[in-house]
Amino acid sequence: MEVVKIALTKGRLLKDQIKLLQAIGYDCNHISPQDRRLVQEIPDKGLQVVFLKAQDVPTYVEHGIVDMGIVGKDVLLEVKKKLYEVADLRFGRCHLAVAGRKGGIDGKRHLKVATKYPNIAKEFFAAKGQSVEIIKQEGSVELAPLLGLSDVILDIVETGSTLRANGLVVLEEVMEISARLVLNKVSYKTKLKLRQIIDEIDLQLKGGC
Ligand SMILES: Nc1ncnc2c1ncn2[C@@H]1O[C@H](COP(=O)(O)OP(=O)(O)OP(=O)(O)O)[C@@H](O)[C@H]1O
Ligand SMILES: O=P(O)(O)OC[C@H]1O[C@H](OP(=O)(O)OP(=O)(O)O)[C@H](O)[C@@H]1O
Repeated sequence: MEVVKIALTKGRLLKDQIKLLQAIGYDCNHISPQDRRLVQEIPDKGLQVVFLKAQDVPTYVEHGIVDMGIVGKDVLLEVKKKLYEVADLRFGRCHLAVAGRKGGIDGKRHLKVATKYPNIAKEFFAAKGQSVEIIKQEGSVELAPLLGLSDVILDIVETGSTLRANGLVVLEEVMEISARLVLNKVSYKTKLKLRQIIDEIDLQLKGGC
């Protein structure tokens, strides 16, 4: 049986990814990121699953270590790998936005920007002709303007509650984000089963999943 490997993003997207695989007929009851085996198999279906941190998914797909993956559009834009993005899976919806204190950047010609997304931030502000210093963060990004490390942040906003809780507001929307299905370019051309899975996912999405 032809085997297809798929990389799933650990964390908040995982539940919806598993739900999607279940919906297209893959029994995921026995797979779990808590199981320390790094490659797990869906019985009788020729699908192997690996669980990765979001930023590593595009790397594994580009190198063909896995045939396909599911990852947020934010990560794809940040890491820019050579792969095919074939479907918007419509879950993991959120925004990338610039946020800061209300009125906090009035009159400032140069901005300090704290972000987990330095490449996206660089491109976004360069396109506006805005002079910036990018300060790379690994988390708790909202702290930066609060404590004076930066003037603004460029970060994910979902419900807006983290911004509100820290006295920050959205100053500018950057883009809408959702989870995407990505493919290795060679696998796409050579693995029939991969195309069957894409068709099943397409059908599922069209059915209003
Ligand atoms: N509120 C949110 N915060 C962050 N990411 C979100 C949110 N809502 C949806 N997403 C999407 O979920 C993806 C994966 O989220 P994950 O749980 O891995 O968050 P993370 O904070 O990047 O991970 P980690 O905590 O491991 O650094 C993001 O890349 C993004 O596309
Ligand atoms: O608009 P909200 O619904 O509040 O969601 C947005 C928050 O969630 C994410 O942080 P995460 O929980 O991943 O924490 P971290 O950045 O500190 O890892 C993101 O970086 C924002 O801080």
